[in-house]
Amino acid sequence: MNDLVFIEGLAVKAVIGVYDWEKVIEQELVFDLEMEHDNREPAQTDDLAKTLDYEAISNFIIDFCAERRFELIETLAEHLCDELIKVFQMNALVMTLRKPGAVKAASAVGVKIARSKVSAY
Ligand SMILES: Nc1nc2c(c(=O)[nH]1)N=C([C@H](O)[C@@H](O)CO)CN2
Repeated sequence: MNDLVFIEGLAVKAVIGVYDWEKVIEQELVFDLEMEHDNREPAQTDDLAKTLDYEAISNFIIDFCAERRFELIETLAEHLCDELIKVFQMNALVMTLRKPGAVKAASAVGVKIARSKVSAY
């Protein structure tokens, strides 16, 4: 089993959705990420620079969602994974993206994707 760095329940505001009324409001999205990383080197050196910095990655996601506009959460997830792999030199990650307010009868709906360096476009 490979080591991970994870982020759970990152709640972010975004303008997202296919309908006209969704293009003029902010809605909540919630991210879970599991990012493959060999944690032995940061553990041996006690050096933040050798980690996948979960604080920097969380801030990147918050800024990305504030700046970019998409209709589908699938599109947002795909573009965001692509950027994260490039910017933070990740080998692989699994992203769960929930849109909690989208379906009243459901506590959340969303998508889950797994991407790696080779599958990023
Ligand atoms: N698989 C998806 N289905 C739906 C999406 C989506 O992004 N992916 N989006 C919508 C609407 O924007 C909806 O969230 C409005 O409540 C519908 N289905």
